[in-house]
Amino acid sequence: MLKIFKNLTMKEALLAGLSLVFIVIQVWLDLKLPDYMSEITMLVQTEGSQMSDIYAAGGMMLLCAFGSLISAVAVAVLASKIAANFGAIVRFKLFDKVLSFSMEEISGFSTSSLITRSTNDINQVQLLIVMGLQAIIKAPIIAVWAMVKISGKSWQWSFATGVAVVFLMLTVGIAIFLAMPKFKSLQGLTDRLNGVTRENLTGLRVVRAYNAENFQEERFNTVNTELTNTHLFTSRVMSFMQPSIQLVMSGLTLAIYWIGAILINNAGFDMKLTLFSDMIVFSSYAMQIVMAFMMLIIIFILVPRASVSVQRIQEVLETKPTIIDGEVTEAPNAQKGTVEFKQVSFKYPDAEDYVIEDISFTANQGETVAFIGSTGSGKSTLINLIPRLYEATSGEVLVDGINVKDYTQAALHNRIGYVTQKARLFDGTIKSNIAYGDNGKDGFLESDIVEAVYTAQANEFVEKLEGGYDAKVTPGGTNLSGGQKQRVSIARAIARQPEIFIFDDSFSALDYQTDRQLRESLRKDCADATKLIVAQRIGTIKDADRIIVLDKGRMVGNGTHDELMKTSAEYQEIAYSQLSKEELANE
Ligand SMILES: Nc1ncnc2c1ncn2[C@@H]1O[C@H](COP(=O)(O)OP(=O)(O)OP(=O)(O)O)[C@@H](O)[C@H]1O
Repeated sequence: MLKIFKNLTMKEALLAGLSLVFIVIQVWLDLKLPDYMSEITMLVQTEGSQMSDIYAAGGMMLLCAFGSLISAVAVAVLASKIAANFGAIVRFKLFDKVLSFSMEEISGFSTSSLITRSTNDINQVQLLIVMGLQAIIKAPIIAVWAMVKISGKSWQWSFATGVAVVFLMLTVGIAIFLAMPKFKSLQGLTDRLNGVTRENLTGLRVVRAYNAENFQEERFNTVNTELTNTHLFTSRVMSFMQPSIQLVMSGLTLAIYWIGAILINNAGFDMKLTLFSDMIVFSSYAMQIVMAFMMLIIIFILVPRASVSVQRIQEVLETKPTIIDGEVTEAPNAQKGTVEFKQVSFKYPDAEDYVIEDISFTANQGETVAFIGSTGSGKSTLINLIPRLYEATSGEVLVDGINVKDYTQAALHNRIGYVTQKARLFDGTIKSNIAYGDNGKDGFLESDIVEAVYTAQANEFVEKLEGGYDAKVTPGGTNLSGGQKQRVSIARAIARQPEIFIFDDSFSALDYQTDRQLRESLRKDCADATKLIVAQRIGTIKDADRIIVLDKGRMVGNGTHDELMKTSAEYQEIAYSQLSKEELANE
């Protein structure tokens, strides 16, 4: 729990020190009040006392109360500042950590859980800081100070206060015992609720098209009801606390006055006034002690939830990324643009079976190597090993003759122009989406962007958009068609001027003609770059220098189109199933 507070900087530590000073001032002023009360009581009962003395003591009480108010405000402001800064620091660290994760860690946590951990969980800890800084420090100071002040007075009063405190602690103990397990499940349920909401929103079109609103509602309702019931349970348990505390406070006041009445009744005349004054003072201090315990109760309510959140945040911060940076940034020129797989096998984390097995091939500079096979045969998995989105389970993946594990990730990614299966665009403009990220050079020239757009055959629509290259792209590229998004993401890869292109079924949303034109312009404009193309259409890969046929993760064919048409039954099967489509497209 405390580990997370190591994220606080020196500045926050100083602010916390300053708030400690204000807390001590506030407690001192609060505990000064009963002294003045006692003084006024004495003055009222003493014959010949002056009204001005009572005013003076009353004025001091007002000053103390005002000073206490100012200190309380200062502590609240400082605590909020510390909490806000803490939130910002931890949120950034989480974001940074998640960026270093491979797909393995991301799917291990799940996207929705990572979002909850970066938002809701941090809020819980922030809340603890805001409330806790005041209560955790203030409560023990008040309790101890007030106890010192009342020590030496009647033991009967002290006993009554002790009983009240034990009763309070028992109540709190039972409440925490009942609520703690539920507090733990609250964050997990929030994850699930976020997960269902996210899935529903991202798949809204399908939900609508399939009249699946009721189904989605039911799924949402199940999690929502569970979350609501858990909240209700914890609130019900906690709702007993306030009246219990009130009961203890009233009971204690009653007990003090009752005991006081008996003590005063039994005392000699000269002691009656002192006892009366003691009783007034004692009851104020006793209330301070009960208040201190009440503050601790707030902490007891906040700590369990926050500690669950801290655990969840720490889990992310302490996860060691499976993909560790190597040191190589430069590779020998002789093997520039080569990609080599040496007996590579891979299975997904926690999966039993290999998804690709014993794959070996080499793609040389400028060559086009294509991958084809039935769906689920492992094509995407195979090419994902090149930019190290996953790590090969066995065997070696070499880029420019060097194992991908030995490169710094930045150096490796600067060699690669990777176009994902599902085009991903970001909130911004066409230009910002193309000149995206760090290309390891001196940024992007305007001409690089324009050339990339032309090579990707995207000029045809980009130049017609309102604003052209500066046209707005909504988050996820939702204001562009599938084919337009694909071409912008291809232009993004081209603008990097990489040694190696990886196209993961990136031409699937293009019509046959655009597909052909794009391949031709790539061949012309990016002649030196090696192109690895995953495709479903024979037409897209027919002219490749080499085609690798995958079946259930194994390489069952390796050669040119003409060679494979003679030697590979699997390739022939795919080719014949598409031939008529190809012919239609060529017409
Ligand atoms: N993140 C993952 N975790 C576990 N298994 C996965 C994961 N991604 C893919 N798989 C499994 O790995 C196998 C190969 O998937 P892959 O996406 O590489 O196939 P593909 O040949 O590219 O298919 P397609 O042509 O349909 O895109 C599939 O059986 C799939 O179920």
